[in-house]
Amino acid sequence: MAHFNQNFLDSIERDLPSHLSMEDFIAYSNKPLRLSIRVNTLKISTENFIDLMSAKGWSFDPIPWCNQGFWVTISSDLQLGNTIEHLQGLFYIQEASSMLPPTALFDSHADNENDLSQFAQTRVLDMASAPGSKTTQIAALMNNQGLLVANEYSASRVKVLHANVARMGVSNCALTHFDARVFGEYLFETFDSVLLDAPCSGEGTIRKDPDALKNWDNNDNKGIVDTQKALIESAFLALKVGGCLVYSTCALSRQENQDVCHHLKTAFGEAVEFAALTELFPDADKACTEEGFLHVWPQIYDSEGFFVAKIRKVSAVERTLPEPKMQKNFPFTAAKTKQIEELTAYFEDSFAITLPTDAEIMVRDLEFWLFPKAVMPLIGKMRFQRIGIKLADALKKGYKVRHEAILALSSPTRFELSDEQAKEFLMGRDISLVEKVKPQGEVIVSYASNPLGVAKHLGNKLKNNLPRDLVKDKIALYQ
Ligand SMILES: C[S@@+](CC[C@H](N)C(=O)[O-])C[C@H]1O[C@@H](n2cnc3c(N)ncnc32)[C@H](O)[C@@H]1O
Repeated sequence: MAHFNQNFLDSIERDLPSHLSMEDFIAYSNKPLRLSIRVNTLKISTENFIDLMSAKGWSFDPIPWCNQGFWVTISSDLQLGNTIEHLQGLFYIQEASSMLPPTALFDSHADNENDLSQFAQTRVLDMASAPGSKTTQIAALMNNQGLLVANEYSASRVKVLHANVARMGVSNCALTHFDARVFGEYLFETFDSVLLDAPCSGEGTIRKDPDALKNWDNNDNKGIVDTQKALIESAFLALKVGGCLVYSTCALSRQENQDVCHHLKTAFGEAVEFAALTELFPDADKACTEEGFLHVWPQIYDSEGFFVAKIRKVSAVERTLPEPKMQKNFPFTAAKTKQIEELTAYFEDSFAITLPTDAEIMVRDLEFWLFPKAVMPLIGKMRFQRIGIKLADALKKGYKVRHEAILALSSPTRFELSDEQAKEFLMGRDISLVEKVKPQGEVIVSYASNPLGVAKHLGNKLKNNLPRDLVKDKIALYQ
């Protein structure tokens, strides 16, 4: 049962549109949330995923605003996060309303969904990214093309963000770790699209956390609102003319939502245009404010509360601070032709993986990395935590492939494991082979034809090469 206090209820009553009732708001806030997931199309098509999981007792109900999103009913009490399919990155457990902002950001591209290279030159900024539900959704919408800069202020949450980006096979991402107020200054008018999924008071999440509003006090929000206003200004400055910004929160009050967008309009005047989201999906108008923002109250679509505004930058604005000096000492250099040839041959011969030619192979000491091309002009303008994916380490003789490369780059060859073998592999154990055969060296091991990682085939067993930090104590198996 959700715990509300009277201050909170009074504030909702003030902001709730007249066609919605307080009774429904309270009733839906007390109802458990429907379980929803998003299929990761970087790894599997939606149709194949539905086939795969229907056979395991799942049923699917499409989410109207996300082609890859589904409410699911599951005929077992398995912990979804411990299933092999989750660890393989085939899906992300994501609340339905949280899928709205990326859909709004890319709605003008929806008609060209099959043009897989339409984002090759596109730069997108996700200013407040962790744990990465929207970052990984955006990367999938971009089909790993172009550049996605994913920023997170909290150091511990950057780690979670990176784990999710790697699990989902994202390769077009550069991670940064800043207070996102800096983007307008460091990367002025650089991005075609910006998502600001802002830190907020989280009132919309009451259905997940009944205690979220126990001690709610309107006055506590002042600091958050100041941060939101500073961040939206920074987002707008970092946006190219003609580009769009999506501002979203899981807060319900006007102050953290509409007022923040109006603040931007006051600050930048005619350069700011609110883009109506009335047509984003059938019935979107039920949640639209007079400005065309989506204000999703829990009872409208039986979801968490959410707010989404789309804002277009229609003309140039003055930059507020001078361009910072370029930073030196970037530790990577471009790989030489011979190095590229050798590494390319290693990936081809060992794993039948063709390294993408629309990315840069970079070297740092003995490490080989694959950087998205679109990041190159930004090098030196700000510090990056991690760019693209690490491909391999050079050894005295040959290379050692990295797990994240195997998860991000597709290969037609694999060593298929059974349910029990896949479980053993993810628990970090070696796998004995019944028949002794000729050793095959490094092999990609897979489950249901989707890669799990790399093992060394020694003839009578598979030696486990799963990175230690990915080893699990528990794996949930469907019987
Ligand atoms: C609503 S959560 C983001 C959720 C994320 N977009 C997702 O979909 O998984 C807001 C995030 O903003 C981060 N944050 C807080 N203050 C920030 C700041 N000044 N700059 C950048 N990020 C900030 C928080 O640590 C938190 O991870």
